[in-house]
Amino acid sequence: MAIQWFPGHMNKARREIKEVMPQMDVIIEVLDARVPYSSENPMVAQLRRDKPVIKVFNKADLADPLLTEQWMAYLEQQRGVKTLALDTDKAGHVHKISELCKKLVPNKVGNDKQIKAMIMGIPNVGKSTLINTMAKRIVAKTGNEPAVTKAQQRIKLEEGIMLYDTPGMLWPKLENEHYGFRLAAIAAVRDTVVDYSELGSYVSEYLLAAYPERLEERYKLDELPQTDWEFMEAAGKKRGCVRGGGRVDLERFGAILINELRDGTLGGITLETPAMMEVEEAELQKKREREEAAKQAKEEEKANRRKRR
Ligand SMILES: Nc1nc2c(ncn2[C@@H]2O[C@H](COP(=O)(O)OP(=O)(O)OP(=O)(O)O)[C@@H](O)[C@H]2O)c(=O)[nH]1
Repeated sequence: MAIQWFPGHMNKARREIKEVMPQMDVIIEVLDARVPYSSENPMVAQLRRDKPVIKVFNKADLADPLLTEQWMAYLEQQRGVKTLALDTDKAGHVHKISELCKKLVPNKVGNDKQIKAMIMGIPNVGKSTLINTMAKRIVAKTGNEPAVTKAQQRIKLEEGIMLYDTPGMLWPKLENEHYGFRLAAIAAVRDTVVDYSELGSYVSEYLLAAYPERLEERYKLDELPQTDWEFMEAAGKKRGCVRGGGRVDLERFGAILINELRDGTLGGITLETPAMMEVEEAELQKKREREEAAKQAKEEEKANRRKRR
């Protein structure tokens, strides 16, 4: 599933972040715990360089706790990366972010000193909710539609920390169609572009392999079908998503499945694992190399033609 993002907006955000980044002491990157890899912004790693980053696993209440632990350990192997799992509705948890900031930049703690922390995250990961909880007041608009955050803000926290909201809007990973499907599954892209039968089948395939017992239990199936489409047919029938002629309305069942995934009815689910990510990254790397080789061959061909003339 392709996600659209305007190159002009991306360049503007990159420029603005590049400009303010040198003044920052620490980066707080908010991720969605259900897709900790797909919900990263690819530019954060490039622009932060050696600056410490706290990767916040937000919406951890909707994720699989075992995989959250696995992901946190995996990401902490990277230089300068610390992780925290949060359910931002619990104000107590949020305090841990400030404590970690102070630990990471101890030279900026005490007296009149102040830690400058930039908070970053793709739309709808819960950035505004987090900012409001940290500030203990409403400073950012929240909502379950992506792209509510618009203007940049600076928020003074009690704990000697100045929080900077990201200028501009950050895009998610766009290079691989898997990222698109997973981001759509957690509603990080606008609902209007979603084909629920296609998305439902993508998610079913993963759930059949990773959480078969949850599907069996939720959709009351005596025997779990082998393939995604067979599962959608069987579960759709059980749910009464049947059209004239007895045909299952896959779009309707797809929407039911995705909504039950999104609101936690299916239990804590994480849609990607570090092992999956390594395979996908290796595939992407090969694709990039193929594209680069094709580009070079084209340029050589062009140069040869010029020489021959
Ligand atoms: N279950 C759960 N929902 C959360 C959590 N944090 C935020 N949400 C919900 O996620 C939705 C998006 O939250 P926002 O804070 O508006 O997200 P944002 O990243 O600021 O979004 P933009 O303004 O689009 O950048 C809202 O419906 C929140 O109530 C959490 O920890 N758990």
